[in-house]
Amino acid sequence: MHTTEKGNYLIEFLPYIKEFAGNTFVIKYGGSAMVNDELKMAFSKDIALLKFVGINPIIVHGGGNEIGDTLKKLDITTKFHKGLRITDEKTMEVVVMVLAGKVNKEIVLNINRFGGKAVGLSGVDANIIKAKKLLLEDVDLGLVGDVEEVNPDILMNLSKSGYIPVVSPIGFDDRGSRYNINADTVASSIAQVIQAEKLIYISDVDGVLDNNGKLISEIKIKDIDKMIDSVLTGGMIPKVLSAKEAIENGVKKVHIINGKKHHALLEEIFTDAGIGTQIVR
Ligand SMILES: Nc1ncnc2c1ncn2[C@@H]1O[C@H](COP(=O)(O)OP(=O)(O)O)[C@@H](O)[C@H]1O
Ligand SMILES: CC(=O)N[C@@H](CCC(=O)OP(=O)(O)O)C(=O)O
Repeated sequence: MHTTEKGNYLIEFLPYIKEFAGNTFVIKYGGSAMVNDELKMAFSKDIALLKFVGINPIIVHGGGNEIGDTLKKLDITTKFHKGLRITDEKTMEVVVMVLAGKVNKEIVLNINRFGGKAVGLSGVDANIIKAKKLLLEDVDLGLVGDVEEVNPDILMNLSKSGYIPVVSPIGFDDRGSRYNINADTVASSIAQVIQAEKLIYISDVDGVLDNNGKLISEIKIKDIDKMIDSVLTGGMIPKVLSAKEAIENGVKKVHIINGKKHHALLEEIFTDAGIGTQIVR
C-alpha cells in the first residue's frame, strides 16, 4: 500500500498533538499583526485548529494601532512612555470602545466563522483582572494599570467546556476605575496564574532582533535587564519584561513570533524548526 505525500506530512504533527493535547496555551495577539483580512483569517483558522486538536488556547489581544487610528480621527493626541500609552479619561473611553468593542468582537467573529466557539470578555468580566494604577517614579501614566489579581475561573471553565476565551486588556478596581493595561502584561499575568504550558506573543517582527537586525533565537532571562533601552525599545520592552516574569513564575516556554507570516503559530507549535525568539530560564 502507498502512503501519500500529504499523509506523510500530516502524520509529522502526531507527536506534537499527542504532547500538547489538554494543555493550555496563552496566546497574545498583537495589534501589529492584525494588519489585513488575509492575516486575520489565517490567525483565526490556526486558533480553531488548535482547539479541534485538543489544545486549549486562551487569547489576550492588543490593538494599539487601532486605538491610535481612532484617537487620531478624534483629534486626541497620544504619547507613549517606554511602550506604554499615557492614558487620560478621554483616551480611556476610546481604549474601551476600540478594544472591548471593535477589536474583541472582530476576533471572536472570525474564529467562530471557522467553527471555533470563541467568547469575548474584557478583564472586567467575572473579575478576571483586578488592577491598580501603575506608579512610576518619573512619569504619571494616568489610567495605565498594573495587574493586582487574576481570577482565572471563568477562563478555565470556558476552556474546559470547549470554548475559546478572547480577553481584552482592561482591568478595574473596587472604586470603579477602569485601567488600560498593556496586553503583553495581561497575557503574562494570566499565563502565570494558570501555569500555562506556553505563552506565545504574536507580533510583527520575526522575534527580538539585535542592533544589526539579526534574529536572536534564544534569550536567557538573566540577560534581559541589560538589553533594555540598548537592544529593546518601544513595545518590545513590556513584551520581554513580561516574558521574563512569566518564566520566573513557572510558565514553561515563552515565544515571540511573527504574525505577519501566515500560520507562523502552527509552525511554532507543530514543528521542530523553532522559529522566532524563545525566552528561557
Ligand atoms: N530589539 C527589537 N527587536 C524587535 N523589535 C523591536 C526591538 N526593539 C523594539 N522593537 C519594536 O517592537 C515592536 C513590537 O512591539 P509592539 O509594536 O508593541 O507590537 P505588538 O502589537 O505585537 O505588541 C516591533 O515592531 C519593533 O518596532
Ligand atoms: C498601557 C498600554 O499601552 N496599553 C495598550 C493596550 C493595547 C495593547 O497592548 O496593544 P498592542 O499589544 O497591540 O500593542 C495601548 O493603549 O495601546
